[in-house]
Amino acid sequence: MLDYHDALATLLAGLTPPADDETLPLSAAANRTLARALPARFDTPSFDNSAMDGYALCDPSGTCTTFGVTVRVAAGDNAAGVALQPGEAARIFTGAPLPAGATAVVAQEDTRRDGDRLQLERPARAGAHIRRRAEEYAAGGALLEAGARLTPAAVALAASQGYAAVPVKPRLKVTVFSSGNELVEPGAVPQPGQIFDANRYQLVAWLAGFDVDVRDGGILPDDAAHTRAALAEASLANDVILTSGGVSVGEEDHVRAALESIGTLTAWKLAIKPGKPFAWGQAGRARVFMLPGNPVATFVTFFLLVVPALRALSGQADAMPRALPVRAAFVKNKVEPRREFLRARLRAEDGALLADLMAGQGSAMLSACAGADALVEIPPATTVAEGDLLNAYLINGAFQ
Ligand SMILES: Nc1nc2c(c(=O)[nH]1)N[C@H]1C(S)=C(S)[C@@H](COP(=O)(O)OP(=O)(O)OC[C@H]3O[C@@H](n4cnc5c(N)ncnc54)[C@H](O)[C@@H]3O)O[C@H]1N2
Ligand code: MOO
Repeated sequence: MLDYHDALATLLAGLTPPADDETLPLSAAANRTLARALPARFDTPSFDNSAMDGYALCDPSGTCTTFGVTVRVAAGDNAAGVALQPGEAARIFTGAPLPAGATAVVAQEDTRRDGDRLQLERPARAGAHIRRRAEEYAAGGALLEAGARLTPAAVALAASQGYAAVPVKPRLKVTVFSSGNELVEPGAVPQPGQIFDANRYQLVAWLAGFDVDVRDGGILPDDAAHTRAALAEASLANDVILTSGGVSVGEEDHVRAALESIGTLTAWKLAIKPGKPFAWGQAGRARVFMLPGNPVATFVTFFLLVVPALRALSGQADAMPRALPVRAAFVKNKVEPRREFLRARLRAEDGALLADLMAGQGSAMLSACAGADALVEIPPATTVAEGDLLNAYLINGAFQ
């Protein structure tokens, strides 16, 4: 069985995003991935300007406390012809261009004004409250790298440099199936032995957090021919196919065999708990990820393997999950040969994050998963003592 970290590295190394990049208006590009680097077009700030509502002063000696107010400059004004002589001040506002000769800005609440006379308590520090041209970055440098996700801050950064349209990677098409005769839709009345399909709803909900086109493929019955036909059809028009269930070793587990008959099974079985039967491969143009049916195994493998894969297929440069160091607030004496990802709640105490295990760690026990802040990673064959340092992966939007 593959170790999780090796499996993830192998999986990501085999993924390349679809090639049909497009150019979108910036207003429609949120959450997409930049296909090419955007250079900085302008110095930023592009001109010296005031960081405060107040007064720009000309005080080359740094000793003056009384000024004559000679001019007014507001944000949006052109200050090209405006200059201050020693002892002169300009009424100025945040973001307004600095007049030539200005040596400092004082906030209006630190001044007294009497007609055109301006009085300060003490001389202003040279350069105070002035935002200098190019103090943040200069034209020509890298603004955003290829592979950057267009987060709200990245969109603002592109807009601040005048980009009205941006080159982005294509939006992935993803179809989601469940597999199993026991499954019925929420809203239906389950017959004896039947359960509600939780995983397809879980996966569609996961995908709502990505900028992808999602198609609901429904529930596949435990039937080899039907499963094969459904996967073959989906492989024609999708970049990604997700299935859950039917990937283990039982006679009614048809999904893996179906993939082998229409495409390639690349890997099957990881040394992780939960999630052991996870498998992936390819059919036509579609990457196929087969998640185990136990709903918490679906959750864990989606988070640890499919999320990075979707990021990589979207062209994102930083596909790997990022862990935080936490201290165990629990003891675990039973060793497990597989790498475990336990559901935990985190609390901050004395400058550290402490992890408490949720009650109900079974891979069918969704309630603990829904209430958790993190997956805590226990390396194979390892016991845990209170205070041990462990990796935690934040889930469910915890600490946001
Ligand atoms: N003999 C063995 N049996 C099992 C093994 C094994 O190694 N040897 N592995 C176990 C592990 S670990 C897991 S995880 C499960 C995964 O099996 P499958 O992916 O084939 O999933 P199913 O057998 O179809 O279902 C497992 C479990 O999950 C329920 N399920 C399935 N789909 C859904 C859904 N969409 N919504 C809610 N619940 C679902 C299903 O009813 C079963 O209870 O296999 C173990 N067995
Ligand atoms: O690995 Mo299975 O996912 O324990 O339940």
